[in-house]
Amino acid sequence: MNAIEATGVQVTLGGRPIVREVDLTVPTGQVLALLGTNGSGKSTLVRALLGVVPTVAGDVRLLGAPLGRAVPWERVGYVPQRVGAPGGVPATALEVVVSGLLHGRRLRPPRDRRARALAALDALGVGHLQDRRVQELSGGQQQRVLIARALVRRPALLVLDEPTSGIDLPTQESFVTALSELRDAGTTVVVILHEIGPFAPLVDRAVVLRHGRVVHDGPPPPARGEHGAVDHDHTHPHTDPAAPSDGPDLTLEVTP
Ligand SMILES: Nc1ncnc2c1ncn2[C@@H]1O[C@H](COP(=O)(O)OP(=O)(O)OP(=O)(O)O)[C@@H](O)[C@H]1O
Repeated sequence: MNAIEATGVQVTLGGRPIVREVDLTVPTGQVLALLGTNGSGKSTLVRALLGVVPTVAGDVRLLGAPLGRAVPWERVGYVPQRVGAPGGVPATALEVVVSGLLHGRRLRPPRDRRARALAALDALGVGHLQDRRVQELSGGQQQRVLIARALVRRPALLVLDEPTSGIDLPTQESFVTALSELRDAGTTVVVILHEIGPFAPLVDRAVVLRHGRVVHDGPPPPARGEHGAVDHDHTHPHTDPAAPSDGPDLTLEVTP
């Protein structure tokens, strides 16, 4: 079965096409990195796949069900791009993670909730912060708590939007280890990354977006060196006499 099956997905925001005709099939168990420059539409695409923003065209199936109520949402974990601390009620880090075990069909969290939540916090290196209020934590610490909240569900499909921005390298590495364990347990992972970095050993496939279109779908780019640099686009414009007149022709250069 495929974890994600999307065809012809188009999203328009503020009157502008942001995602154009994207087809994306992600087999169960795959770890897919979604790459592309700022503004290429990565966040918008994953938000459309999860039904957070409406599509103007296209079909999406998640975990075998058409997008909507039929999707087993309790098996889907999503960590949006860094947002501020969850506002309102002052909650501790542990409480935030336990809340990841709640969903519509389960009104009370399971009995082993504290142990599971603490294990998830530990996996992200923030177990010692379990009783601290999230509002008092640094941005990177808050991000780790939100990742732990998604991991604690042991999701079948985990979608992460630039999860490691602002997180130091050792913590990124322990996060990659935690993700490897999930992957080994069969979780499908879609992760938006700015650079492959420590994720390189984990990533099976890279999809690169440019102006809302898929311009590369295949092996991930190398982690280091010129072509792994943060600002590198992984695509190079080349002049092609046969190029259509409505835009630059892109020839992919992906070093295996
Ligand atoms: N709600 C919105 N209304 C109008 N335009 C939007 C909205 N959300 C995003 N956009 C525009 O859509 C484009 C793609 O944004 P998106 O966040 O999907 O890109 P991204 O590839 O995830 O970028 P980044 O790497 O900076 O996170 C940008 O030009 C952005 O300004």
